[in-house]
Amino acid sequence: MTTVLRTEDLRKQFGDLVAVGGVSLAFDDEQITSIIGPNGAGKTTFYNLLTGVLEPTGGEIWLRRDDELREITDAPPHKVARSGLSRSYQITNIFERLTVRENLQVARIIHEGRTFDMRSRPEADEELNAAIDELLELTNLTAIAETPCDELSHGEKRNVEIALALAIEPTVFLLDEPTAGMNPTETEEIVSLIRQLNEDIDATFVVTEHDMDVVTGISDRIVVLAEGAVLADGDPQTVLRDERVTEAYLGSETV
Ligand SMILES: Nc1ncnc2c1ncn2[C@@H]1O[C@H](COP(=O)(O)OP(=O)(O)OP(=O)(O)O)[C@@H](O)[C@H]1O
Repeated sequence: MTTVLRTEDLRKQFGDLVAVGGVSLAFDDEQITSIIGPNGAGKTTFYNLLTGVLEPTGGEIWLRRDDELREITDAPPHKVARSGLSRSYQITNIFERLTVRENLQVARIIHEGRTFDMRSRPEADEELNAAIDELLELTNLTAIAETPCDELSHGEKRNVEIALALAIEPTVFLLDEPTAGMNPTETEEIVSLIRQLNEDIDATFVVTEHDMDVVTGISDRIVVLAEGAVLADGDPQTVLRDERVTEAYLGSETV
């Protein structure tokens, strides 16, 4: 297996508060890793460090690109994304009045470093359309490609967000609470989509998720953060049976 993302003693303090206190983790290609932990464990801060939204207080972040691990520790978010680390946000990140296809055209054109201009008739660009058709297919959006996004359900919008994150052809795909706000049917659909994507595309998935059924359903590996440090790391069965993990959750939620 090849390491595609690595953190080395990654740290973030807010004043005296240590939110992430020296996290060293390596993520291998094509695996799905869930990062879990009680409230305030440092999951969001860790994600924000990885994506360049926050500057670390110390430590390093390395991402594989062109067959080499390259340091991205101080890179701003757009550079991190361009280097191949993509994030799908909990909060909708979609142009509501554009269709699904148009949203993907915008994302793809910007990713390719071109200026987006509707007058340039993106629909006539065969290469672009082929890439978008593939993305639509991968994310089960072909049937609603021409629907304006403000007419979509919450679950369909989550699929569009995932398609938008995939438009940059990521090496590592971070999914932030993918089932937040979803009903049970939508949750089941997104879980099978994540599993399917993991088979179909050559990407590594890192997921934060509160729903433990989802976590156990999709993860090859679980990392538990508590008080900004790695408390447990391994296959789902071993980690979820670990007493320290159960204890860390006591008083906040149940594993
Ligand atoms: N911008 C900030 N300024 C000060 N403290 C912060 C800031 N962001 C996070 N923190 C603190 O850092 C710690 C870790 O927070 P973080 O949001 O990363 O945890 P989390 O695991 O994502 O929690 P949750 O599951 O509740 O979202 C918490 O104590 C939080 O209050």
